Amino acid sequence: IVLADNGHRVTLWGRSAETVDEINARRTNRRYLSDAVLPAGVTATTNLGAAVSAADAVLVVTPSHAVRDVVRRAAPHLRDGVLVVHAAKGLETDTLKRMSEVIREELPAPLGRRVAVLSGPSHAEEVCRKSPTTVVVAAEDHGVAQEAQDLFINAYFRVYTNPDVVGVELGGALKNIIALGAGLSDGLGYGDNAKAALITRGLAEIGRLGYRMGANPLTFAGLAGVGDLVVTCTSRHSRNWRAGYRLGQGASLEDVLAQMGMVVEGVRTTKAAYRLAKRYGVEMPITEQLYAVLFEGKPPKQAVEELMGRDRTHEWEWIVQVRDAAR
Ligand SMILES: NC(=O)c1ccc[n+]([C@@H]2O[C@H](COP(=O)([O-])OP(=O)(O)OC[C@H]3O[C@@H](n4cnc5c(N)ncnc54)[C@H](O)[C@@H]3O)[C@@H](O)[C@H]2O)c1
Ligand SMILES: O=P(O)(O)OC[C@H](O)CO
Repeated sequence: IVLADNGHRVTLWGRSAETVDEINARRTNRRYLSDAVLPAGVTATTNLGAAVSAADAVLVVTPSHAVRDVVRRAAPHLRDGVLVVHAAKGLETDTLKRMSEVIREELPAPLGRRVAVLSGPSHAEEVCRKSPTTVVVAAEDHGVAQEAQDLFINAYFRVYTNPDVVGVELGGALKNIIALGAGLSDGLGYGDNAKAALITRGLAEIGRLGYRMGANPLTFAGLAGVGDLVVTCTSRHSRNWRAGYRLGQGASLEDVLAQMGMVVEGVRTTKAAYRLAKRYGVEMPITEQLYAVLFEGKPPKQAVEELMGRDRTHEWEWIVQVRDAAR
């Protein structure tokens, strides 16, 4: 919708012939975005090659677990010099790679330099209503980030650039873990104090892991960090928050995922972040407790008690770590 509003011709690729027909005939996609009416500049096809072969830019927006497969299948059809922007907020569970790493591995080498990530607080339900939204695009090459900025920016969709691909991707992926935790806390009946604690201490552990993985800690104070963390932990639109809420009310993970019918990125990302924390020797207490709740059957209340009963520590411990390492 944003791209079509900016005067671009947009071709959506989808797997479901039924959804593609609905988009072309009625200009709606009721299953995924019930309130939206798609502009005339948007058409849909089930033919991936036809969707991408004439494109100047390709936006990769499948759930993260599908990104490698879809990019691999699209790659032979891409034009030289195409711009590839992704907006998937997750990590590859088997390899623990970020999405731009996965995409680069699947593209012909020269296109690897033309990959950008778009992230930030941007629930689709609000963007399609043209509610003011701010996001960030990151690419190693500033010119590439500016090209992506030019494509998307408009009066209701403000786009910043940032050279920190690692930080922007990790911020977008890791906030979903904390949003699951915030939903869980609400589902247990805890209040706003608990949620503020999760957001703040969640940001601390995102920053700690992110820094060890090469991110600029300042990125986590930006849209892809605290911005997306706040919106995902507090918005009823969030699938991660909603999944956590139902878990907190006693539903099983299996039932929650079956009923959601859309991706809950935080579940797989919890697994990936748990392993990354071990690999990098970083403390991530909220992620560790959520891992135990999701995959080891720990009762959510016990997880909260254990978080509250941790050894005393200094609030700025992670910032001190960053400062010392920079000296
Ligand atoms: N929904 C949002 O507001 C929003 C905002 C910013 C970023 N994101 C990110 O974008 C990504 C997609 O999110 P979404 O909300 O569109 O998810 P979704 O669950 O609504 O699914 C998006 C589409 O992906 C398709 N899909 C699912 N598995 C696939 C596969 N294996 N191969 C090909 N297609 C597949 C689905 O059929 C659907 O059409 C996620 O990483 C999410 O974090 C979402
Ligand atoms: O619905 P969620 O929880 O996947 O969040 C969607 C976006 O990431 C919000 O910026």
